[in-house]
Amino acid sequence: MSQINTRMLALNALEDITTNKVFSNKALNTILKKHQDLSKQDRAFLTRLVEGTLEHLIQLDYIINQFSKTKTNKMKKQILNILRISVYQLKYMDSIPDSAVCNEAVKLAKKKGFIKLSGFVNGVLRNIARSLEDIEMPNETSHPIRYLSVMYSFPEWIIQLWLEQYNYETIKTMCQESNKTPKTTIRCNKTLITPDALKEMLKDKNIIVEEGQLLDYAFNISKYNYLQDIDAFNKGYFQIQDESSMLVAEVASPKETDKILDVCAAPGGKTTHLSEITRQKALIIARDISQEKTNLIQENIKRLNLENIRVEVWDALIRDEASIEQYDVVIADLPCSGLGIISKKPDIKYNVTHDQIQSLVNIQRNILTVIQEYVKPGGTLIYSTCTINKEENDNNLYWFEDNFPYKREDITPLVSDKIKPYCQEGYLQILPQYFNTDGFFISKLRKDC
Ligand SMILES: C[S@@+](CC[C@H](N)C(=O)[O-])C[C@H]1O[C@@H](n2cnc3c(N)ncnc32)[C@H](O)[C@@H]1O
Repeated sequence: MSQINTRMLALNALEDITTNKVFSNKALNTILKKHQDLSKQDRAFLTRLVEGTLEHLIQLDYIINQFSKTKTNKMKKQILNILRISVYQLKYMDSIPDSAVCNEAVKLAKKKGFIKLSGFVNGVLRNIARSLEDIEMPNETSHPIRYLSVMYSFPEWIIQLWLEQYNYETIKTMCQESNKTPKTTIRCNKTLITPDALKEMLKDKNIIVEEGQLLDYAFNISKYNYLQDIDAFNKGYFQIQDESSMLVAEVASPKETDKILDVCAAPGGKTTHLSEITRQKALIIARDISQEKTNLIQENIKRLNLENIRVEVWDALIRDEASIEQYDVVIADLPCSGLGIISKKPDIKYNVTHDQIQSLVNIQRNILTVIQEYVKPGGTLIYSTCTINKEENDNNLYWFEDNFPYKREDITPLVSDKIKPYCQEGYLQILPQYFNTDGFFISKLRKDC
């Protein structure tokens, strides 16, 4: 496969993401699945080109606007995306000669039917290539919000929202961290294999394996082809899961005799972890809103060879009479804005709106109102999200405490020394920069007896 085709595939993926609002991981996976003949190198190039362009979209548009009389908001979408992937290569992919980037962009424009605009594409890109080092970015002191927005490609409203919640330096580091290439973290399924044996098995297949930051059964893996090509994956020896997300089951610390309900469980990361932690002794009910979603849980349960989980389609907003005060532990890992996982899903930062966040807060509160009834007196409720937005996290926790008969539980004894400094009373907010993981919020509440 030649580079021009790989770039064309990248362009198609970007169009799907930016115009048709397909999730970036879905758009990329669809293309990669369709083109299984791509070499490992081409796949890596395609993936980086799409993800990198997305990570830096606002900055790339800012640069293009300095050199084009037609501003990006007036450009034909396909031409704009050709310019974006090309400026990304000029600025961030040092190994590709500038002339190759410009030539390939011209070919792309022609292939897409824009023969007349290919000269425009060529002119803009050659000007950018010549002046890249001299482009003036917004001034950090006089325009700090604009500066962060352009430097790290975050919409200004998100920076503004965070400034109400965190200090400037924290936000700056968070933005930097969110733009880093994400790691693939795995959780060893200790019911089937020891972490050491898994590590050796993966290394034998020339996969690079690094120890996790927080848990001795977590590893970061790289230099593998497809996940489905890894024998250890097919045998259920590990599950892909970020380490901060693994802390949910650690903080829940269920007993083997517990009855556990996971109300928003798909694709089953935490459900299956809870099953492993309780050595398949606890009774676990895993629910999600649709059959399509619960099928994902089933797939993981089957692959990981776990037997103590019952899966049900159930809308968490609907009160289930039969579940009232039935569970020792209820896990509410609720839908959220996802601002903690931007390094994995960069499109989130462009697609989420403040109105959506407000309606998510309402959904989170409505679900919590229903499912808190399912906890037995003296039992525990875990509320978690993969966001770093306090409206959905701390504020929801305070609201919950004010309205329901629960008290926050000290989680410090349940986490390692590294994490303890970040524990507040009854909750933990992990920012991406703390441990190079996703941003995650985990709280633990005990129901009054
Ligand atoms: C953050 S994800 C859960 C991730 C999961 N706990 C894991 O560890 O793999 C949120 C889930 O909530 C589900 N969801 C959203 N609204 C729901 C509802 N009203 N009832 C049940 N599930 C819902 C979504 O389908 C999604 O799978």
